[in-house]
Amino acid sequence: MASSLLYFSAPFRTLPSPPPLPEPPRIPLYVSRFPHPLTHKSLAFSTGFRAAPGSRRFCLRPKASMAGKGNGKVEVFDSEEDLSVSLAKYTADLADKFSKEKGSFTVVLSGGSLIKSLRKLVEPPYVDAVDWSTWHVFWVDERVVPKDHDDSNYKLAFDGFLSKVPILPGKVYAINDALPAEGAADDYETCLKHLVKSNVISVSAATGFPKFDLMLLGMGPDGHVASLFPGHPLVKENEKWVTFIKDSPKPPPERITFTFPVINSSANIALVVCGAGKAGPVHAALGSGQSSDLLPVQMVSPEGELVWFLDKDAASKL
Ligand SMILES: O=C(O)[C@H](O)[C@@H](O)[C@H](O)[C@H](O)COP(=O)(O)O
Repeated sequence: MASSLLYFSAPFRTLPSPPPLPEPPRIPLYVSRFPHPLTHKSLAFSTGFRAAPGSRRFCLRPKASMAGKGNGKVEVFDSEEDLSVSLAKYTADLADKFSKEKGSFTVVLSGGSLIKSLRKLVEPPYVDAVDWSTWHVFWVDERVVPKDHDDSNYKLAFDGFLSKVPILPGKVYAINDALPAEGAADDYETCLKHLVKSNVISVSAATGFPKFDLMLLGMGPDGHVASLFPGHPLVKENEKWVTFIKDSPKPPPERITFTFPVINSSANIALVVCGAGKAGPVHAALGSGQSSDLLPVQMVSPEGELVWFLDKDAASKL
């Protein structure tokens, strides 16, 4: 397992007692409902997708009877800037909740634009208010490249996030970049199994798969999440925790990735999606149409809570 742990020189400092997290600005919420495509329930928007003039976001929720597995909450923001403010508060609040409940917070990162959207978390007030000592950081997928390569999700996260906060170095679980794809996937799964045994990672009572406190997922314009691509057999993997791909349609071709059983055992998932180029798969997942061929993003259905963070361009087809 040791080979899976990456030690980096993040500045560590003793934190003063954190001030209470700030309340977000009061924003009018427009509440509606949506079905998850896996539930095949009828679409019933109660208020439509109209935001009040001047409001920065609106929110769609499933009605109480539809709440639970397969449903989620959708928040739409006027801009990626507004989205990043809300994403920081959401992440900090969950970190606070889990840290108080069990003394640790297990969070899973993606690559891509997600890291940029986390930028408010490394700014005041969160950078000082969050208790970073409880954080354990994982990757939902990683490219099989050296950690200092420009394609590395570890490097992306280190440069944009991890190097700016005092997360304990031994709690950042990067892949072993000395191994080929298959070995790196096995090694990462072994690392997760050790952390489950030592009670760092919880286990889903329902599935027996690891249950992370929070997964922060991006989505590609083709509807992929993690490195699980439309039409690829890996989307059906239901035994392994971590697997590998050597023919990723998004470069680089060699990657390792969490499987859907692990993703869907999560206590919380945030799907963070920006840009008009992603409006199609967002519509496929949240709009009224039904299709027999589900995109990977439509297969995201956690045991716990799912929250979509969309900018208005990504939500433009809803
Ligand atoms: O390593 C990766 O490629 C990612 O983890 C991948 O799943 C990413 O999250 C999406 O492709 C969205 O990326 P963008 O937000 O940059 O479009």
